[in-house]
Amino acid sequence: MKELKHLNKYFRKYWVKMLIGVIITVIARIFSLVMPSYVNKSIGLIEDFTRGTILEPELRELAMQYILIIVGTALLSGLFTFLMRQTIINVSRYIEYDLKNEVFDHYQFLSLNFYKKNRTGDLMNRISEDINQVRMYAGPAIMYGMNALTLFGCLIPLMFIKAPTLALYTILPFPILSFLIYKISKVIHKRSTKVQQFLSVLSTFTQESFSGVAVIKAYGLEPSINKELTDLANEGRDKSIDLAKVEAWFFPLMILLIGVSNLFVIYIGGKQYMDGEIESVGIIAEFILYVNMLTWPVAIVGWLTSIVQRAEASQKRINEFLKETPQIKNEVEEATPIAGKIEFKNVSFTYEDTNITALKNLSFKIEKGETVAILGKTGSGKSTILELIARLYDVSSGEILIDGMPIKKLNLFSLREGIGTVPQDAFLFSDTIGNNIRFGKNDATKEEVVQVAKDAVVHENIMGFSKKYETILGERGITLSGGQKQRVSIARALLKNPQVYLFDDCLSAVDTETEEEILDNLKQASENRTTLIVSHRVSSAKNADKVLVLEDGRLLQQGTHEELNNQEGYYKELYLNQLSEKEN
Ligand SMILES: Nc1ncnc2c1ncn2[C@@H]1O[C@H](COP(=O)(O)OP(=O)(O)OP(=O)(O)O)[C@@H](O)[C@H]1O
Repeated sequence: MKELKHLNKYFRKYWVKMLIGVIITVIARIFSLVMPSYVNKSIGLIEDFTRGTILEPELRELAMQYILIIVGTALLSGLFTFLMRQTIINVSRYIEYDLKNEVFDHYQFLSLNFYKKNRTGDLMNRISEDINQVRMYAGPAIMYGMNALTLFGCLIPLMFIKAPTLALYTILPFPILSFLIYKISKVIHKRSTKVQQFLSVLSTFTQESFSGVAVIKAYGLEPSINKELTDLANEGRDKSIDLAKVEAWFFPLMILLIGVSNLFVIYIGGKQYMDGEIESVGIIAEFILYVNMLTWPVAIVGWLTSIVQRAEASQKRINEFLKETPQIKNEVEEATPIAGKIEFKNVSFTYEDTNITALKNLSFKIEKGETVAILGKTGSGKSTILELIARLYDVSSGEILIDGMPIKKLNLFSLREGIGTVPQDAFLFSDTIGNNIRFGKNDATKEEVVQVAKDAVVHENIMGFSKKYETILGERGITLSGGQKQRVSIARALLKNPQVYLFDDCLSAVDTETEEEILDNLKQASENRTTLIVSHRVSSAKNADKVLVLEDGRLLQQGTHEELNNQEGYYKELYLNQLSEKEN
Protein backbone atom coordinates (compact mmCIF):
# COMPACT_ATOMS: atom_id res chain seq x y z
CA MET A 1 0.00 0.00 0.00
CA LYS A 2 3.09 2.21 0.15
CA GLU A 3 2.80 3.30 -3.47
CA LEU A 4 -0.94 3.95 -3.23
CA LYS A 5 -0.27 6.62 -0.61
CA HIS A 6 0.21 8.89 -3.59
CA LEU A 7 -3.58 8.91 -3.95
CA ASN A 8 -4.19 10.21 -0.43
CA LYS A 9 -3.99 13.82 -1.64
CA TYR A 10 -6.86 13.08 -4.00
CA PHE A 11 -8.89 11.33 -1.31
CA ARG A 12 -8.37 14.43 0.85
CA LYS A 13 -9.49 16.62 -2.05
CA TYR A 14 -12.74 14.67 -2.50
CA TRP A 15 -13.27 13.65 1.13
CA VAL A 16 -16.77 15.17 1.39
CA LYS A 17 -18.06 13.29 -1.65
CA MET A 18 -16.30 10.15 -0.46
CA LEU A 19 -17.82 10.39 3.03
CA ILE A 20 -21.31 10.95 1.58
CA GLY A 21 -20.71 7.90 -0.62
CA VAL A 22 -19.71 5.76 2.34
CA ILE A 23 -22.76 6.88 4.37
CA ILE A 24 -25.04 6.16 1.42
CA THR A 25 -23.46 2.70 1.03
CA VAL A 26 -24.21 1.89 4.66
CA ILE A 27 -27.83 3.14 4.33
CA ALA A 28 -28.35 1.16 1.09
CA ARG A 29 -27.20 -2.06 2.76
CA ILE A 30 -29.28 -1.49 5.89
CA PHE A 31 -32.42 -1.12 3.77
CA SER A 32 -31.58 -4.30 1.89
CA LEU A 33 -31.48 -6.20 5.22
CA VAL A 34 -35.16 -5.59 5.88
CA MET A 35 -36.54 -7.74 3.08
CA PRO A 36 -35.45 -11.26 4.23
CA SER A 37 -36.92 -10.87 7.71
CA TYR A 38 -40.27 -9.77 6.21
CA VAL A 39 -40.22 -12.78 3.88
CA ASN A 40 -39.80 -14.86 7.03
CA LYS A 41 -42.65 -13.00 8.70
CA SER A 42 -44.90 -13.46 5.65
CA ILE A 43 -44.31 -17.20 5.66
CA GLY A 44 -45.00 -17.20 9.42
CA LEU A 45 -48.25 -15.42 8.67
CA ILE A 46 -49.36 -18.20 6.30
CA GLU A 47 -48.35 -20.80 8.90
CA ASP A 48 -50.45 -18.96 11.50
CA PHE A 49 -53.36 -18.83 9.07
CA THR A 50 -53.15 -22.57 8.30
CA ARG A 51 -52.95 -23.30 12.04
CA GLY A 52 -56.00 -21.09 12.46
CA THR A 53 -54.38 -18.63 14.88
CA ILE A 54 -55.29 -15.68 12.62
CA LEU A 55 -58.25 -15.05 10.33
CA GLU A 56 -58.30 -14.13 6.66
CA PRO A 57 -58.95 -10.35 7.04
CA GLU A 58 -56.05 -10.07 9.47
CA LEU A 59 -53.88 -12.18 7.15
CA ARG A 60 -54.73 -9.93 4.20
CA GLU A 61 -54.07 -6.74 6.15
CA LEU A 62 -50.72 -7.92 7.57
CA ALA A 63 -49.63 -9.47 4.25
CA MET A 64 -50.35 -6.18 2.49
CA GLN A 65 -48.31 -4.31 5.14
CA TYR A 66 -45.37 -6.71 4.73
CA ILE A 67 -45.51 -6.51 0.95
CA LEU A 68 -45.46 -2.71 1.10
CA ILE A 69 -42.51 -2.80 3.51
CA ILE A 70 -40.62 -5.29 1.29
CA VAL A 71 -41.29 -3.27 -1.88
CA GLY A 72 -40.60 0.06 -0.12
CA THR A 73 -37.26 -1.01 1.40
CA ALA A 74 -36.22 -2.73 -1.85
CA LEU A 75 -36.93 0.51 -3.73
CA LEU A 76 -35.06 2.58 -1.15
CA SER A 77 -32.15 0.16 -1.17
CA GLY A 78 -32.12 0.38 -4.99
CA LEU A 79 -32.22 4.17 -4.88
CA PHE A 80 -29.35 4.37 -2.38
CA THR A 81 -27.35 1.79 -4.35
CA PHE A 82 -27.75 4.06 -7.37
CA LEU A 83 -26.61 7.07 -5.32
CA MET A 84 -23.71 5.05 -3.96
CA ARG A 85 -22.43 4.42 -7.48
CA GLN A 86 -23.07 8.06 -8.38
CA THR A 87 -20.87 9.27 -5.56
CA ILE A 88 -18.04 6.76 -5.10
CA ILE A 89 -17.62 5.81 -8.77
CA ASN A 90 -17.77 9.50 -9.73
CA VAL A 91 -15.01 10.28 -7.22
CA SER A 92 -12.88 7.54 -8.80
CA ARG A 93 -13.45 9.16 -12.21
CA TYR A 94 -12.37 12.56 -10.80
CA ILE A 95 -9.27 10.94 -9.34
CA GLU A 96 -8.55 9.22 -12.65
CA TYR A 97 -8.90 12.59 -14.42
CA ASP A 98 -6.63 14.39 -11.93
CA LEU A 99 -4.03 11.65 -12.03
CA LYS A 100 -3.98 11.58 -15.83
CA ASN A 101 -3.48 15.35 -15.88
CA GLU A 102 -0.76 15.12 -13.26
CA VAL A 103 1.11 12.43 -15.21
CA PHE A 104 0.65 14.23 -18.54
CA ASP A 105 1.82 17.57 -17.10
CA HIS A 106 4.83 15.80 -15.67
CA TYR A 107 5.64 14.06 -18.96
CA GLN A 108 5.56 17.46 -20.68
CA PHE A 109 8.28 18.88 -18.46
CA LEU A 110 10.62 15.92 -18.71
CA SER A 111 13.66 16.35 -20.90
CA LEU A 112 14.30 14.75 -24.28
CA ASN A 113 16.52 12.10 -22.67
CA PHE A 114 13.52 10.70 -20.83
CA TYR A 115 11.67 10.23 -24.11
CA LYS A 116 14.67 8.51 -25.61
CA LYS A 117 15.01 6.11 -22.70
CA ASN A 118 11.34 5.12 -22.65
CA ARG A 119 9.23 3.81 -25.48
CA THR A 120 6.09 5.64 -26.53
CA GLY A 121 4.02 2.48 -25.96
CA ASP A 122 5.20 2.36 -22.34
CA LEU A 123 4.39 6.06 -21.77
CA MET A 124 0.93 5.49 -23.22
CA ASN A 125 0.36 2.36 -21.17
CA ARG A 126 1.19 4.01 -17.87
CA ILE A 127 -1.08 6.98 -18.51
CA SER A 128 -4.00 4.81 -19.66
CA GLU A 129 -3.95 1.17 -18.54
CA ASP A 130 -2.08 1.69 -15.25
CA ILE A 131 -4.25 4.65 -14.26
CA ASN A 132 -7.29 2.53 -15.04
CA GLN A 133 -6.06 -0.15 -12.62
CA VAL A 134 -5.56 2.51 -9.98
CA ARG A 135 -9.08 3.81 -10.59
CA MET A 136 -10.43 0.32 -9.86
CA TYR A 137 -8.93 0.70 -6.41
CA ALA A 138 -10.10 4.29 -5.86
CA GLY A 139 -13.69 3.49 -6.88
CA PRO A 140 -15.04 -0.04 -7.24
CA ALA A 141 -12.69 -1.53 -4.62
CA ILE A 142 -13.69 1.04 -1.99
CA MET A 143 -17.37 0.79 -2.91
CA TYR A 144 -17.55 -3.01 -2.86
CA GLY A 145 -15.27 -3.11 0.17
CA MET A 146 -17.59 -0.81 2.15
CA ASN A 147 -20.55 -2.79 0.91
CA ALA A 148 -19.06 -6.05 2.10
CA LEU A 149 -17.96 -4.61 5.45
CA THR A 150 -21.41 -3.17 6.17
CA LEU A 151 -23.10 -6.43 5.23
CA PHE A 152 -20.76 -8.55 7.33
CA GLY A 153 -20.99 -6.09 10.22
CA CYS A 154 -24.80 -6.06 10.25
CA LEU A 155 -25.83 -9.40 8.82
CA ILE A 156 -23.61 -11.89 10.58
CA PRO A 157 -24.50 -10.73 14.13
CA LEU A 158 -28.16 -10.62 13.07
CA MET A 159 -27.99 -14.21 11.81
CA PHE A 160 -26.38 -15.37 15.04
CA ILE A 161 -29.06 -13.62 17.10
CA LYS A 162 -31.83 -15.22 15.04
CA ALA A 163 -30.54 -18.80 14.80
CA PRO A 164 -26.96 -19.37 16.03
CA THR A 165 -26.50 -22.98 14.87
CA LEU A 166 -27.99 -22.31 11.47
CA ALA A 167 -25.85 -19.16 11.16
CA LEU A 168 -22.71 -21.13 11.93
CA TYR A 169 -23.41 -23.78 9.27
CA THR A 170 -24.45 -21.13 6.74
CA ILE A 171 -21.26 -19.15 6.95
CA LEU A 172 -18.99 -22.18 7.22
CA PRO A 173 -18.29 -22.51 3.46
CA PHE A 174 -17.68 -18.75 3.06
CA PRO A 175 -14.04 -18.56 4.19
CA ILE A 176 -13.30 -21.44 1.80
CA LEU A 177 -15.04 -19.51 -1.01
CA SER A 178 -13.11 -16.37 -0.19
CA PHE A 179 -9.81 -18.22 -0.06
CA LEU A 180 -10.41 -20.03 -3.36
CA ILE A 181 -11.45 -16.81 -5.10
CA TYR A 182 -8.35 -15.11 -3.75
CA LYS A 183 -6.19 -17.90 -5.16
CA ILE A 184 -7.97 -17.79 -8.53
CA SER A 185 -7.73 -13.98 -8.62
CA LYS A 186 -3.99 -14.24 -8.13
CA VAL A 187 -3.62 -16.61 -11.05
CA ILE A 188 -5.98 -14.41 -13.10
CA HIS A 189 -3.84 -11.40 -12.19
CA LYS A 190 -0.63 -13.14 -13.27
CA ARG A 191 -2.07 -14.30 -16.55
CA SER A 192 -3.85 -11.04 -17.32
CA THR A 193 -0.59 -9.13 -16.70
CA LYS A 194 1.00 -11.38 -19.31
CA VAL A 195 -1.88 -10.66 -21.69
CA GLN A 196 -1.53 -6.90 -21.00
CA GLN A 197 2.22 -6.92 -21.60
CA PHE A 198 1.65 -8.89 -24.73
CA LEU A 199 -1.00 -6.45 -25.97
CA SER A 200 1.59 -3.68 -25.55
CA VAL A 201 3.99 -5.60 -27.80
CA LEU A 202 1.25 -6.28 -30.32
CA SER A 203 0.06 -2.67 -30.45
CA THR A 204 3.63 -1.34 -30.78
CA PHE A 205 4.17 -3.80 -33.65
CA THR A 206 0.96 -2.86 -35.46
CA GLN A 207 1.51 0.86 -34.85
CA GLU A 208 5.01 0.66 -36.31
CA SER A 209 3.77 -1.34 -39.30
CA PHE A 210 1.12 1.28 -40.03
CA SER A 211 3.55 4.19 -39.61
CA GLY A 212 6.14 2.48 -41.75
CA VAL A 213 3.69 1.17 -44.32
CA ALA A 214 5.43 3.05 -47.14
CA VAL A 215 8.77 1.34 -46.40
CA ILE A 216 7.09 -2.06 -45.99
CA LYS A 217 5.41 -1.72 -49.38
CA ALA A 218 8.51 -0.36 -51.09
CA TYR A 219 10.53 -3.36 -49.90
CA GLY A 220 7.70 -5.83 -50.58
CA LEU A 221 7.75 -6.90 -46.95
CA GLU A 222 3.98 -7.48 -46.61
CA PRO A 223 4.21 -11.32 -46.47
CA SER A 224 6.96 -11.36 -43.83
CA ILE A 225 5.21 -8.67 -41.74
CA ASN A 226 2.00 -10.70 -42.03
CA LYS A 227 3.81 -13.79 -40.86
CA GLU A 228 5.32 -11.94 -37.89
CA LEU A 229 1.90 -10.59 -36.97
CA THR A 230 0.33 -14.04 -37.28
CA ASP A 231 3.00 -15.50 -34.98
CA LEU A 232 2.43 -12.71 -32.49
CA ALA A 233 -1.35 -13.11 -32.74
CA ASN A 234 -1.04 -16.88 -32.12
CA GLU A 235 1.04 -16.22 -29.04
CA GLY A 236 -1.58 -13.68 -27.89
CA ARG A 237 -4.39 -16.15 -28.49
CA ASP A 238 -2.66 -18.82 -26.37
CA LYS A 239 -2.11 -16.35 -23.54
CA SER A 240 -5.75 -15.19 -23.69
CA ILE A 241 -6.99 -18.81 -23.67
CA ASP A 242 -4.82 -19.53 -20.62
CA LEU A 243 -6.49 -16.59 -18.92
CA ALA A 244 -9.99 -17.65 -19.99
CA LYS A 245 -9.36 -21.13 -18.54
CA VAL A 246 -8.84 -19.81 -15.00
CA GLU A 247 -11.54 -17.17 -15.35
CA ALA A 248 -13.96 -19.95 -16.22
CA TRP A 249 -13.55 -21.31 -12.69
CA PHE A 250 -14.77 -18.15 -11.04
CA PHE A 251 -18.56 -18.35 -11.39
CA PRO A 252 -18.98 -22.14 -11.23
CA LEU A 253 -17.04 -22.08 -7.97
CA MET A 254 -19.27 -19.38 -6.60
CA ILE A 255 -22.41 -21.22 -7.63
CA LEU A 256 -21.09 -24.44 -6.12
CA LEU A 257 -20.42 -22.81 -2.78
CA ILE A 258 -23.77 -20.99 -2.76
CA GLY A 259 -25.35 -24.36 -3.47
CA VAL A 260 -23.46 -25.95 -0.56
CA SER A 261 -24.50 -23.13 1.79
CA ASN A 262 -28.11 -23.41 0.66
CA LEU A 263 -28.04 -27.17 1.22
CA PHE A 264 -26.70 -26.61 4.74
CA VAL A 265 -29.47 -24.08 5.43
CA ILE A 266 -32.19 -26.41 4.18
CA TYR A 267 -30.78 -29.53 5.82
CA ILE A 268 -29.81 -28.05 9.20
CA GLY A 269 -32.79 -25.64 9.22
CA GLY A 270 -35.22 -28.44 8.31
CA LYS A 271 -33.78 -30.68 11.04
CA GLN A 272 -33.97 -27.92 13.62
CA TYR A 273 -37.56 -27.17 12.60
CA MET A 274 -38.53 -30.79 12.97
CA ASP A 275 -36.80 -30.91 16.35
CA GLY A 276 -38.71 -27.76 17.33
CA GLU A 277 -35.53 -25.73 17.76
CA ILE A 278 -36.80 -23.07 15.38
CA GLU A 279 -40.41 -21.97 15.28
CA SER A 280 -41.05 -21.27 11.64
CA VAL A 281 -39.91 -22.52 8.22
CA GLY A 282 -39.82 -18.82 7.35
CA ILE A 283 -36.41 -18.63 9.01
CA ILE A 284 -35.09 -21.13 6.45
CA ALA A 285 -36.33 -18.88 3.61
CA GLU A 286 -34.81 -15.88 5.40
CA PHE A 287 -31.41 -17.61 5.67
CA ILE A 288 -31.46 -18.69 2.03
CA LEU A 289 -31.87 -15.02 1.13
CA TYR A 290 -28.99 -14.13 3.49
CA VAL A 291 -26.76 -16.71 1.78
CA ASN A 292 -27.47 -15.09 -1.57
CA MET A 293 -26.85 -11.63 -0.15
CA LEU A 294 -23.53 -12.69 1.36
CA THR A 295 -22.13 -14.66 -1.55
CA TRP A 296 -21.01 -11.75 -3.71
CA PRO A 297 -19.40 -9.76 -0.87
CA VAL A 298 -17.59 -12.89 0.30
CA ALA A 299 -16.36 -13.60 -3.21
CA ILE A 300 -15.35 -10.00 -3.53
CA VAL A 301 -12.98 -10.15 -0.55
CA GLY A 302 -10.66 -12.30 -2.66
CA TRP A 303 -11.21 -10.15 -5.72
CA LEU A 304 -10.55 -6.94 -3.78
CA THR A 305 -7.20 -8.23 -2.58
CA SER A 306 -6.15 -8.78 -6.15
CA ILE A 307 -7.48 -5.34 -7.25
CA VAL A 308 -5.44 -3.68 -4.52
CA GLN A 309 -2.34 -5.64 -5.51
CA ARG A 310 -2.78 -4.69 -9.15
CA ALA A 311 -3.38 -1.03 -8.26
CA GLU A 312 -0.27 -1.04 -6.08
CA ALA A 313 1.81 -2.45 -8.95
CA SER A 314 0.37 0.06 -11.41
CA GLN A 315 0.82 3.01 -9.04
CA LYS A 316 4.44 1.91 -8.58
CA ARG A 317 4.97 2.18 -12.34
CA ILE A 318 3.27 5.59 -12.38
CA ASN A 319 5.31 6.80 -9.40
CA GLU A 320 8.53 5.74 -11.14
CA PHE A 321 7.82 8.29 -13.85
CA LEU A 322 6.48 10.91 -11.45
CA LYS A 323 9.75 10.69 -9.53
CA GLU A 324 11.76 11.46 -12.68
CA THR A 325 12.97 15.02 -12.56
CA PRO A 326 13.55 17.05 -15.71
CA GLN A 327 17.27 17.19 -16.47
CA ILE A 328 16.80 20.65 -17.93
CA LYS A 329 15.46 22.80 -15.13
CA ASN A 330 14.26 26.36 -15.16
CA GLU A 331 16.26 28.04 -12.43
CA VAL A 332 15.04 31.60 -12.97
CA GLU A 333 11.54 32.69 -12.01
CA GLU A 334 11.26 36.12 -13.66
CA ALA A 335 10.94 36.43 -17.44
CA THR A 336 14.20 37.17 -19.27
CA PRO A 337 13.41 38.05 -22.90
CA ILE A 338 16.37 37.48 -25.19
CA ALA A 339 17.88 39.81 -27.79
CA GLY A 340 19.80 37.23 -29.84
CA LYS A 341 23.55 37.47 -29.22
CA ILE A 342 25.03 33.97 -28.91
CA GLU A 343 28.45 32.84 -27.77
CA PHE A 344 29.88 29.33 -27.39
CA LYS A 345 32.92 29.17 -25.08
CA ASN A 346 34.89 25.91 -25.24
CA VAL A 347 31.67 23.91 -25.44
CA SER A 348 31.86 20.14 -25.40
CA PHE A 349 28.85 17.90 -25.40
CA THR A 350 28.42 14.14 -25.08
CA TYR A 351 25.06 12.42 -25.61
CA GLU A 352 24.43 10.39 -22.46
CA ASP A 353 22.74 7.44 -24.10
CA THR A 354 25.20 6.84 -26.93
CA ASN A 355 28.28 8.34 -25.28
CA ILE A 356 29.01 10.09 -28.57
CA THR A 357 30.90 13.34 -28.07
CA ALA A 358 29.15 15.46 -30.68
CA LEU A 359 30.92 18.78 -29.92
CA LYS A 360 34.51 19.18 -28.84
CA ASN A 361 35.80 22.37 -27.32
CA LEU A 362 33.80 24.56 -29.67
CA SER A 363 34.00 28.36 -29.50
CA PHE A 364 32.34 31.01 -31.70
CA LYS A 365 30.40 34.25 -31.41
CA ILE A 366 27.25 35.39 -33.22
CA GLU A 367 26.14 39.00 -32.90
CA LYS A 368 22.46 39.92 -32.59
CA GLY A 369 20.82 40.03 -36.01
CA GLU A 370 23.56 38.09 -37.78
CA THR A 371 22.85 35.25 -40.17
CA VAL A 372 25.18 32.32 -39.71
CA ALA A 373 25.36 29.22 -41.85
CA ILE A 374 26.67 25.99 -40.34
CA LEU A 375 28.06 23.44 -42.75
CA GLY A 376 29.89 20.19 -42.35
CA LYS A 377 29.75 16.51 -43.07
CA THR A 378 26.88 14.46 -41.74
CA GLY A 379 27.29 13.70 -38.04
CA SER A 380 29.71 16.59 -37.53
CA GLY A 381 27.54 18.13 -34.78
CA LYS A 382 25.57 20.84 -36.61
CA SER A 383 22.13 19.95 -35.22
CA THR A 384 23.62 19.50 -31.77
CA ILE A 385 24.63 23.20 -31.77
CA LEU A 386 20.99 24.18 -32.37
CA GLU A 387 19.73 21.79 -29.68
CA LEU A 388 22.11 23.30 -27.15
CA ILE A 389 21.01 26.86 -28.02
CA ALA A 390 17.37 25.87 -27.42
CA ARG A 391 18.55 24.15 -24.18
CA LEU A 392 17.11 20.81 -25.14
CA TYR A 393 20.31 19.54 -23.54
CA ASP A 394 22.83 21.20 -21.23
CA VAL A 395 26.49 21.33 -22.22
CA SER A 396 28.87 18.75 -20.74
CA SER A 397 31.59 21.37 -20.33
CA GLY A 398 32.25 24.94 -21.39
CA GLU A 399 29.59 27.62 -21.49
CA ILE A 400 26.93 29.09 -23.75
CA LEU A 401 26.21 32.79 -23.31
CA ILE A 402 23.07 34.43 -24.64
CA ASP A 403 23.25 38.24 -24.63
CA GLY A 404 26.34 37.83 -22.44
CA MET A 405 24.42 35.82 -19.80
CA PRO A 406 25.09 32.12 -19.09
CA ILE A 407 22.21 30.24 -20.68
CA LYS A 408 21.23 28.63 -17.37
CA LYS A 409 20.68 32.08 -15.85
CA LEU A 410 17.88 32.72 -18.32
CA ASN A 411 14.28 31.79 -17.77
CA LEU A 412 13.88 28.60 -19.81
CA PHE A 413 10.48 29.60 -21.15
CA SER A 414 11.65 33.09 -22.16
CA LEU A 415 14.59 31.49 -23.94
CA ARG A 416 12.40 29.08 -25.88
CA GLU A 417 9.84 31.79 -26.55
CA GLY A 418 12.59 33.83 -28.15
CA ILE A 419 13.55 30.97 -30.46
CA GLY A 420 11.82 29.71 -33.61
CA THR A 421 13.04 26.24 -34.52
CA VAL A 422 12.50 24.45 -37.79
CA PRO A 423 13.71 20.89 -37.20
CA GLN A 424 15.24 18.59 -39.74
CA ASP A 425 12.26 16.25 -39.64
CA ALA A 426 9.26 18.58 -39.69
CA PHE A 427 6.47 17.31 -37.48
CA LEU A 428 2.94 18.29 -38.36
CA PHE A 429 -0.08 17.49 -36.23
CA SER A 430 -3.26 15.84 -37.53
CA ASP A 431 -5.05 19.15 -37.84
CA THR A 432 -5.70 21.78 -40.51
CA ILE A 433 -2.75 23.36 -42.33
CA GLY A 434 -3.82 26.73 -40.91
CA ASN A 435 -3.73 25.43 -37.33
CA ASN A 436 -0.40 23.74 -37.94
CA ILE A 437 1.07 27.10 -38.97
CA ARG A 438 -0.65 28.79 -36.03
CA PHE A 439 0.95 26.32 -33.61
CA GLY A 440 3.33 28.86 -32.07
CA LYS A 441 0.83 31.75 -32.09
CA ASN A 442 -2.75 30.65 -31.59
CA ASP A 443 -4.26 34.09 -31.97
CA ALA A 444 -2.69 34.85 -35.36
CA THR A 445 -5.07 36.34 -37.95
CA LYS A 446 -5.80 34.71 -41.31
CA GLU A 447 -3.78 37.46 -43.03
CA GLU A 448 -0.72 36.81 -40.87
CA VAL A 449 -0.93 33.07 -41.62
CA VAL A 450 -1.20 33.74 -45.36
CA GLN A 451 1.73 36.17 -45.25
CA VAL A 452 4.10 33.70 -43.58
CA ALA A 453 2.94 30.94 -45.93
CA LYS A 454 3.83 33.26 -48.82
CA ASP A 455 7.24 33.97 -47.27
CA ALA A 456 7.83 30.24 -46.93
CA VAL A 457 6.74 29.82 -50.57
CA VAL A 458 4.01 27.32 -49.69
CA HIS A 459 0.94 29.54 -50.14
CA GLU A 460 0.43 28.54 -53.78
CA ASN A 461 0.56 24.85 -52.86
CA ILE A 462 -1.97 25.34 -50.07
CA MET A 463 -4.33 27.26 -52.37
CA GLY A 464 -4.14 24.27 -54.72
CA PHE A 465 -5.85 22.03 -52.13
CA SER A 466 -9.64 21.99 -52.31
CA LYS A 467 -10.03 23.08 -48.68
CA LYS A 468 -7.03 25.41 -48.80
CA TYR A 469 -5.90 26.37 -45.28
CA GLU A 470 -8.62 24.15 -43.83
CA THR A 471 -7.12 21.00 -45.37
CA ILE A 472 -6.65 18.41 -42.68
CA LEU A 473 -3.25 16.79 -42.56
CA GLY A 474 -3.06 13.06 -41.93
CA GLU A 475 -0.94 11.50 -39.20
CA ARG A 476 2.47 13.17 -39.43
CA GLY A 477 1.21 15.23 -42.36
CA ILE A 478 1.43 12.41 -44.86
CA THR A 479 -0.74 14.18 -47.36
CA LEU A 480 2.05 16.76 -47.92
CA SER A 481 5.25 16.18 -49.80
CA GLY A 482 8.54 16.39 -47.90
CA GLY A 483 9.29 19.85 -49.29
CA GLN A 484 5.77 21.11 -48.51
CA LYS A 485 6.06 19.84 -44.95
CA GLN A 486 9.36 21.65 -44.53
CA ARG A 487 7.87 24.88 -45.82
CA VAL A 488 4.77 24.66 -43.58
CA SER A 489 7.17 24.15 -40.72
CA ILE A 490 9.15 27.26 -41.78
CA ALA A 491 5.91 29.28 -41.97
CA ARG A 492 5.11 28.14 -38.43
CA ALA A 493 8.45 29.49 -37.16
CA LEU A 494 8.09 32.77 -39.09
CA LEU A 495 4.67 33.38 -37.57
CA LYS A 496 6.17 33.16 -34.10
CA ASN A 497 8.47 36.05 -35.07
CA PRO A 498 11.17 35.16 -32.54
CA GLN A 499 14.50 36.84 -31.85
CA VAL A 500 16.46 33.79 -32.97
CA TYR A 501 15.74 31.45 -35.86
CA LEU A 502 17.19 27.95 -35.88
CA PHE A 503 16.77 26.35 -39.31
CA ASP A 504 18.03 22.78 -39.20
CA ASP A 505 18.63 21.63 -42.75
CA CYS A 506 15.03 22.51 -43.42
CA LEU A 507 15.41 23.24 -47.12
CA SER A 508 16.93 19.90 -48.00
CA ALA A 509 13.75 18.68 -49.68
CA VAL A 510 13.12 21.76 -51.85
CA ASP A 511 14.74 22.45 -55.21
CA THR A 512 17.49 25.08 -55.38
CA GLU A 513 15.28 27.70 -57.08
CA THR A 514 12.62 27.52 -54.36
CA GLU A 515 15.43 27.46 -51.82
CA GLU A 516 16.74 30.75 -53.17
CA GLU A 517 13.29 32.31 -53.16
CA ILE A 518 12.72 31.21 -49.55
CA LEU A 519 16.16 32.44 -48.48
CA ASP A 520 15.43 35.84 -50.05
CA ASN A 521 12.13 36.04 -48.19
CA LEU A 522 13.75 34.86 -44.98
CA LYS A 523 16.34 37.58 -45.28
CA GLN A 524 13.59 40.18 -45.17
CA ALA A 525 11.41 38.42 -42.62
CA SER A 526 14.33 37.74 -40.32
CA GLU A 527 15.88 41.17 -40.50
CA ASN A 528 17.46 42.05 -37.14
CA ARG A 529 16.82 38.49 -36.06
CA THR A 530 19.73 36.18 -35.33
CA THR A 531 19.48 33.33 -37.81
CA LEU A 532 21.34 30.02 -37.80
CA ILE A 533 20.99 27.93 -40.93
CA VAL A 534 22.29 24.38 -40.85
CA SER A 535 22.75 23.10 -44.36
CA HIS A 536 24.62 20.82 -46.69
CA ARG A 537 24.35 23.32 -49.54
CA VAL A 538 26.65 26.26 -50.15
CA SER A 539 23.68 28.12 -51.66
CA SER A 540 22.25 28.50 -48.11
CA ALA A 541 25.55 29.96 -46.93
CA LYS A 542 26.32 32.40 -49.75
CA ASN A 543 24.50 35.36 -48.24
CA ALA A 544 25.23 34.60 -44.60
CA ASP A 545 27.26 37.06 -42.53
CA LYS A 546 29.38 34.19 -41.35
CA VAL A 547 29.92 30.54 -42.16
CA LEU A 548 31.00 27.93 -39.62
CA VAL A 549 32.36 24.68 -41.00
CA LEU A 550 32.40 21.75 -38.61
CA GLU A 551 34.25 18.48 -38.71
CA ASP A 552 33.81 15.79 -36.12
CA GLY A 553 32.49 18.25 -33.52
CA ARG A 554 35.28 20.77 -34.03
CA LEU A 555 35.33 24.08 -35.84
CA LEU A 556 37.23 23.51 -39.06
CA GLN A 557 36.74 26.83 -40.82
CA GLN A 558 35.09 30.14 -39.99
CA GLY A 559 34.53 33.25 -42.13
CA THR A 560 32.39 34.77 -44.87
CA HIS A 561 31.56 32.99 -48.11
CA GLU A 562 34.22 35.02 -49.92
CA GLU A 563 36.87 34.44 -47.27
CA LEU A 564 36.30 30.70 -47.20
CA ASN A 565 36.18 30.52 -50.95
CA ASN A 566 39.63 32.01 -51.10
CA GLN A 567 41.03 29.35 -48.78
CA GLU A 568 41.80 25.79 -49.70
CA GLY A 569 39.58 23.50 -47.64
CA TYR A 570 36.25 21.79 -47.17
CA TYR A 571 34.13 24.82 -47.99
CA LYS A 572 35.84 25.65 -51.28
CA GLU A 573 35.71 21.99 -52.35
CA LEU A 574 32.03 21.81 -51.52
CA TYR A 575 31.35 25.03 -53.39
CA LEU A 576 33.17 23.87 -56.51
CA ASN A 577 31.46 20.49 -56.41
CA GLN A 578 28.02 21.98 -56.06
CA LEU A 579 28.75 24.58 -58.73
CA SER A 580 29.74 21.93 -61.24
CA GLU A 581 26.67 19.82 -60.30
CA LYS A 582 24.48 22.85 -60.99
CA GLU A 583 26.16 23.54 -64.32
CA ASN A 584 25.79 19.91 -65.36
N1 LIG B 1 19.73 12.50 -29.75
C1 LIG B 1 20.92 11.91 -29.89
N2 LIG B 1 21.29 10.93 -29.05
C2 LIG B 1 22.49 10.37 -29.19
N3 LIG B 1 23.40 10.68 -30.11
C3 LIG B 1 23.07 11.62 -30.98
C4 LIG B 1 21.80 12.29 -30.92
N4 LIG B 1 21.74 13.19 -31.91
C5 LIG B 1 22.92 13.10 -32.55
N5 LIG B 1 23.69 12.18 -32.01
C6 LIG B 1 25.06 11.85 -32.45
O1 LIG B 1 25.84 13.03 -32.33
C7 LIG B 1 26.65 13.22 -33.47
C8 LIG B 1 26.34 14.60 -34.08
O2 LIG B 1 25.02 14.57 -34.56
P1 LIG B 1 24.31 15.84 -35.23
O3 LIG B 1 22.89 15.46 -35.46
O4 LIG B 1 24.59 17.04 -34.40
O5 LIG B 1 25.08 15.93 -36.59
P2 LIG B 1 24.73 16.79 -37.86
O6 LIG B 1 26.00 17.44 -38.26
O7 LIG B 1 23.57 17.66 -37.64
O8 LIG B 1 24.39 15.63 -38.88
P3 LIG B 1 23.40 15.69 -40.17
O9 LIG B 1 24.02 16.60 -41.13
O10 LIG B 1 23.40 14.26 -40.64
O11 LIG B 1 22.08 16.14 -39.66
C9 LIG B 1 26.33 12.08 -34.42
O12 LIG B 1 27.37 11.14 -34.30
C10 LIG B 1 25.05 11.50 -33.92
O13 LIG B 1 25.02 10.10 -34.09
